[in-house]
Amino acid sequence: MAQPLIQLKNISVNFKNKERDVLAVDDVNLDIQRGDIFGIVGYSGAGKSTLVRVINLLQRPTSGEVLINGEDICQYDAPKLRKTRKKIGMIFQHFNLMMSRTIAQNVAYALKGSPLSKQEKQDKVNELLDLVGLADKKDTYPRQLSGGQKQRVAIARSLANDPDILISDEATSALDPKTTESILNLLQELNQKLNLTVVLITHQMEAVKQISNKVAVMEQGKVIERGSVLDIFANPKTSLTQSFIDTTTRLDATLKGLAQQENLQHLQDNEQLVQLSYSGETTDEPIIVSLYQKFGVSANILYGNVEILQRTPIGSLIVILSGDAAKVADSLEFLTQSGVRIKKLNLADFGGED
Ligand SMILES: Nc1ncnc2c1ncn2[C@@H]1O[C@H](COP(=O)(O)OP(=O)(O)OP(=O)(O)O)[C@@H](O)[C@H]1O
Repeated sequence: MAQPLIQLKNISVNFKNKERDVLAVDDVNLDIQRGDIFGIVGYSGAGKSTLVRVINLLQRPTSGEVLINGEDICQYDAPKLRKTRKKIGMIFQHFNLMMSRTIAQNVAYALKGSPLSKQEKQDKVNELLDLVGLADKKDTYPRQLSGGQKQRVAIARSLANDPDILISDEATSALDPKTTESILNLLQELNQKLNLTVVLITHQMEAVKQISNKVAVMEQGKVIERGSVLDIFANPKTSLTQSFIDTTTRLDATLKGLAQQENLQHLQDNEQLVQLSYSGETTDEPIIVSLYQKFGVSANILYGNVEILQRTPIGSLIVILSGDAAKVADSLEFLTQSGVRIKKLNLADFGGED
């Protein structure tokens, strides 16, 4: 495999305050390849922001190495580090624009100290505003723009020095779903057009699903799961990852709805409620039919969803299996061997009685 563009090796960040000692990042190893859109998801406080601030040393790690193109930037002197930082753009949830300057001036500000001539700077600003679809807004002020447009200005500014890497720290968290989608589409377009490597920090798994090719899940300073988006969605190993994935389907809402249904609150002894998840070829197998044919176990489908992720179908079913207990057990074993993941469900966990 090619040399990763970004390598975090055994990174820990410890904040020592008077009152408490916080291990915000706990021995994280991460490789990000050039051209990746690498999602980092986790709940608030998981350590995502601290971890990505380590990538450009806005936050120096307490221990560990930060390699960009194979070089440990912790060893750089100040001028060399400044140069490296220019190649790492950053955008944030609250845009951080200067309200008293026009859109063009906000973008031009990032070119302060650049060797470009005045005319070249102007051309660059125009080109950047064109790239983010705001050419006609160059002389307006941030307060005249919508949230999505402000984020586009911030993106244009972050690209002023032709960065290799763009870190997006919850950049869509304050936006409505439609605007979020358009900003994510823009990031994806920039990734492809400029071969920009994007590190996407978010608590919204939906954003990862929309544009990332890789994902890492963080909890309490640690990366607890990582991989290609397809692998992680098809086969999550931890319940936290599963719950993030569930937020991107209607599964959670469906289970809550099912939990309210009287007839499902008291299943018969020979009935079992399960969630079946499968990906790729398995979806082509007539799973449900074979359960009946092979084991005499019938499956009543309460919910079904198939979606295509990176050209691979990923399916999810909620079914009630009914039949002789030993046969149901055999059928579950058969499903596992066919590559289907099984989760036994208890509606009480979703607000039902049993
Ligand atoms: N400068 C600091 N001093 C002390 N503690 C800090 C500092 N910065 C972050 N922390 C703590 O480190 C932990 C991780 O915070 P961090 O902001 O990295 O998490 P996060 O996953 O990005 O969450 P959020 O989305 O809320 O920012 C939290 O417990 C936070 O309170």
